[in-house]
This record gives sequence, structure tokens and C-alpha cells, in this order.
Amino acid sequence: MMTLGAVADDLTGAIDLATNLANRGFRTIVTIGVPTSEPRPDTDAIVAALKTRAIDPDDAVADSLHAVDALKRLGCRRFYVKYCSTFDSTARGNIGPISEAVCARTGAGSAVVVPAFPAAGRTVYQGRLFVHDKLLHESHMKDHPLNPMRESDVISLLQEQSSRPVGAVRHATVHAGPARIRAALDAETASGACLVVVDAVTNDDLESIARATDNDVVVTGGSGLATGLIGPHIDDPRNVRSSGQAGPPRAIIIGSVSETSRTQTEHARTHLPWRELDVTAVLNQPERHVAAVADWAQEQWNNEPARPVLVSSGQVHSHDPRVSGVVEQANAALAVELARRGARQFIIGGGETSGAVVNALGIRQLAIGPELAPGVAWSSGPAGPDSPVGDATYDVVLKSGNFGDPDLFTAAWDQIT
Ligand SMILES: Nc1ncnc2c1ncn2[C@@H]1O[C@H](COP(=O)(O)OP(=O)(O)O)[C@@H](O)[C@H]1O
Ligand SMILES: O=C(O)[C@@H](O)C(=O)COP(=O)(O)O
Repeated sequence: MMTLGAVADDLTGAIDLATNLANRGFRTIVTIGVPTSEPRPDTDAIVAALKTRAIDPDDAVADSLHAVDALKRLGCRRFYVKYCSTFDSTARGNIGPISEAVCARTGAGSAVVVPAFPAAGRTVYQGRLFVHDKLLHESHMKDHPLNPMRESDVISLLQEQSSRPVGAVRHATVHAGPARIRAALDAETASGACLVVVDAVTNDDLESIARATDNDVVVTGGSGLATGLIGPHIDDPRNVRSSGQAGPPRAIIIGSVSETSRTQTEHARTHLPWRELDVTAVLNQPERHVAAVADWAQEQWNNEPARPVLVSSGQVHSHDPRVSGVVEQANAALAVELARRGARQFIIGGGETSGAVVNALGIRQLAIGPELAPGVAWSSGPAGPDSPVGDATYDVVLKSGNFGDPDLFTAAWDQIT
């Protein structure tokens, strides 16, 4: 019976969590938005991919509770609130308000707060969040357009957005093992804390925290805490993965402007046919430009049917959110045009871009396939009845901007049929 329900604050974050759950033997599906239908009976975990990271806190809470209620109706009894491992939030939220509200809704007295994901370089020591060797406020996140992170102390960050005192469990206690962690968590709860920030520097720390909290109704964190959970198929986690179901043509669409995506794009350009979206043309004549790029892709596939084509969105001309939105819609329209020309396998770069593409293709649910990097995996799903292209199953990589090795866009294809 399926027991674990998760709400993730964005789509690539949901895939990240689902990837780690699959590694730990959970048969996991990701739903795009609130789950609406019964999952397959052998499902162990459902991750609802929401879009609550940067919206108004009241809306973020309402959407999260709506999803938790739906997960409860589907039989979930434990809940995982997934946010970004770089704790992307503002003084108003949304991590604190969502986590407190989910605790209240499910009757949980308190919940751990574990942003750490050591495999991706995110660690928490003495309450301070590090991104590789930099404190959060010195990392690439200091200039993030929506959630600039200017503080690295997770307790201070969270206190600003919480209605009750925020507790802490330091690394010396975590290192002492699950029993000591449990005692410290109970002490924090007894003194009034709802959310308790727990240090974690290694995977062993995450396993200890997972064991200390395995009876808690709610846990919260990045995806790292899932690497300590024990799923029903832990002894043979390969069996929980779906295999690729679609075939070529193949396309890579990169709307992400992160440094990691840029390095991956530069690497792929030396191996694959590529084009860059012309943002001026996208702003003036989006349909015409998208059709021209799609025709170019078709020509490449006519010559070499299995060779992926790469389309990236170029330099950011403007930080005007309207321009970003237009570029997102152009990438989504491009995915549809490519799907009309037969494309069934896509790598999409960037959380917002991934959301726009998946919605445009009409994909409502994804099963997790082979892992490509910490937090990145292939996934497969059918288009729903609202698909503009008709019945089709797609294999997609929805890549968080900051994840993956430089050769991800070329190496990924070896992992599927
Ligand atoms: N050349 C560009 N000019 C303006 N906006 C762009 C450009 N290229 C991409 N964007 C926008 O930047 C945003 C990137 O966000 P996202 O897809 O979440 O990736 P990431 O957060 O990894 O950068 C999207 O809204 C995308 O449409
Ligand atoms: O936890 C993480 O770091 C990721 O799962 C995540 O949420 C990344 O967000 P985007 O960079 O916006 O994709």
C-alpha cells in the first residue's frame, strides 16, 4: 500500500525528490499539480509538483493544503514537504507558512527542516547552509532574481517566516545517532517549536535523521533527507524504475540561464547541431520564429534521425519578467512544434521552462526512470486528453538549472533506448 505523499514547490524539485525516493526503493510517480486520479496500485510514493515557491504565501499555503488533502484521499499517511536545497524563500515565505500549515492539517506536532543534500554540495553545519564551499549568502543564490539569499543562517531565515519559535539540532547531536536526535527533537517540541532545523553534512547524517523521524507524520527538506528513507523495494531499487518508452526524434530545449546549464550547453554545442532562439524575433514574431527553428530541427532529423538537436535561449537581454515569460512560452510552443514533427524524447533545462513545456505537451504524470546525476533522472509519461499533439508517451529529463555534470546533455541519451 502506498504511504508517502509529497508536495514539492516546483517541478524540477519534484523530480529531484522522486529520483532520490526511487533510489531508496520507492515506486514513485510525479503528478503535475494536485493528483486527481488513483495511481497504479503498486505506487509507494506520490510527489505532487506544485508551483508555490515564489507566489503569495496565502496562495502557496492553499495550494499545498489542497494537494495534501488529495494525497490523504489517495491513502497517504506520511508527508514530505519538499523545498529547494538552497532554501529559496523570502521573509514572507513560503517555506515556513507551508510547513507549519501542513503540520497543522495533518496533526503533526512538529517537523524537521533538512535542506542538506551533500551529493549536490548542499550541507548544513551549526545552522548555516553551505553550497559546496561557500556560505549560501556568498553563493550564486545571492543574486537570484526571485529569491536573493542574503543570509545563510537557516534558523534566522525560517524564524522570519514562521509563527512559532524555530528549533535547532546541531551536528554534534546528529553525529551521536538517531536516539540522541530524537531526544533533542522532543525537547525542542516540548519548548514550543514547530519547525526544527537539523544539521547534516554527510549521507550518514541524513540516514540518522531519517531513522530518528521514521514515525513522524511530516518531514520537510530538500531531496537529501529522502536518501536516508527506506522504501519497500530497497533491496532491489532498479526494479522500481520505468524504462524509456518512446524513441527518437530527440530534442534538447534549454531555457535555464544558470551557470551550470550554460556550461552544459557549451559542451553539447561541440557535439550536436544547435540553434539559439533569437529573443528579438521571439518578441516580435514568436510563431514565425518558432516554426523556423522547428523546420531546421526537422531537416537535421531527416539527415540523422536519432541525433538530438539543441535549442538554447541565449543571453538574457532583460530581467523583465514579461520577457522571461515570453521566452518560456516560445520554448513551450517549440516543444509542441517539435512533437508535431515526431519528437518524443526531450531534455528540458530549467524549472520554469520545464513547467511550461510539460503543460504545453499535456503531460499530467511522470514515472521515474534512470538516474543521470544527483537529483536528475529520465522520466516517462503519457500526454493527457488536453494534449495538442494527440496520444503520445514522452521520455523527458526535466533538469534543475544547477544540477548535473558538464556532459549531461550528450551522456543522458546512453541511458535510454
Ligand atoms: N535570453 C533570455 N532573455 C530573457 N529571459 C530568458 C532568456 N533565456 C531564458 N529566459 C528565461 O529565464 C527563465 C529561466 O528560468 P528557469 O527555466 O527556471 O531556469 P533557471 O532557474 O535554471 O535559470 C525562464 O523564464 C526563461 O524563459
Ligand atoms: O532542491 C534543489 O536544489 C532542487 O530540487 C530545486 O528545487 C532546484 O530548483 P530550480 O533550480 O529552480 O530548478
